[in-house]
Amino acid sequence: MQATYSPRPLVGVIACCREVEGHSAQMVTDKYLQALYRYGVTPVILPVLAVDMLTPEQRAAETTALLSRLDGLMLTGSYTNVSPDRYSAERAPENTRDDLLRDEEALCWVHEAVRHALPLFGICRGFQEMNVAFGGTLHQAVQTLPGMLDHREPSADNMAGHYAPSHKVKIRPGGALAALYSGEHSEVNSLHQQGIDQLGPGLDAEAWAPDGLIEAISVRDAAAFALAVQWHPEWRSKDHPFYDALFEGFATACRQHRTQRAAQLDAC
Ligand SMILES: N[C@@H](CCC(=O)NCCCC(=O)O)C(=O)O
Repeated sequence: MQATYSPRPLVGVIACCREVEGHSAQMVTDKYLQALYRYGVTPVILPVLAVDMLTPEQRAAETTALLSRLDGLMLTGSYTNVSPDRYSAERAPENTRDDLLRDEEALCWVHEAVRHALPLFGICRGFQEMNVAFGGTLHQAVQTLPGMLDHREPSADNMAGHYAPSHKVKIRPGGALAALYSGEHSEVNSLHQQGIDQLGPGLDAEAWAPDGLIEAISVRDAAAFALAVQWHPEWRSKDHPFYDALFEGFATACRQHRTQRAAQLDAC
């Protein structure tokens, strides 16, 4: 009996602009790609391109055409920060690394993904991008604020140490995160110095750190999975039930989207 072939969902993963051996490059660190593949979806790296040559209308059309070929979108972490210009703030001295092309694309893709009910998963910088896209603002150096924890990665001589559990988060009962994971709290890793100041209108807070910093958000009334977290669930996700539940939820949403997309293609 011939096996029925069900193509794996395609998930776009935003790239970061970096310099590699003197050349400008666009990259995604491997742990995001491998994590997605482990959950049964195929990642495709999405470069952030020279968008200034397009009119806003052309950009919206290009974005719609791009996202219509996908079953999910992941906005990854990055050592760079969303430009404070994007939320009308003065630059803090600790804020030294930008990726303006990524800002331009990510903030547009967030709205288009939500508008087209494309499953959307933001991680760390991606979490911050979703908040700014919805009109929210960021603290640029949380560790300098009175009463706040230092959320930067713990000093360690290996990556496992940097990505080790760092603090608890409290999960909002009855929220989108609680729908994926039954625990009221969980330990998470922490590798960031920026964080949400004002939550964007239309977003719900889904988890908090012990100092009150928002650590997870969802898009209220989203027609598909639209969650973002400040920590890194892609790090050894199968070893952490909370991280695992997040990726399972996202992958399930991408599979559902793939099925709907296939049905639409068959109907053409
Ligand atoms: N630059 C922002 C976001 C921090 C972040 O995404 N860190 C992870 C970088 C490496 C990785 O992708 O795991 C901030 O400092 O808040």
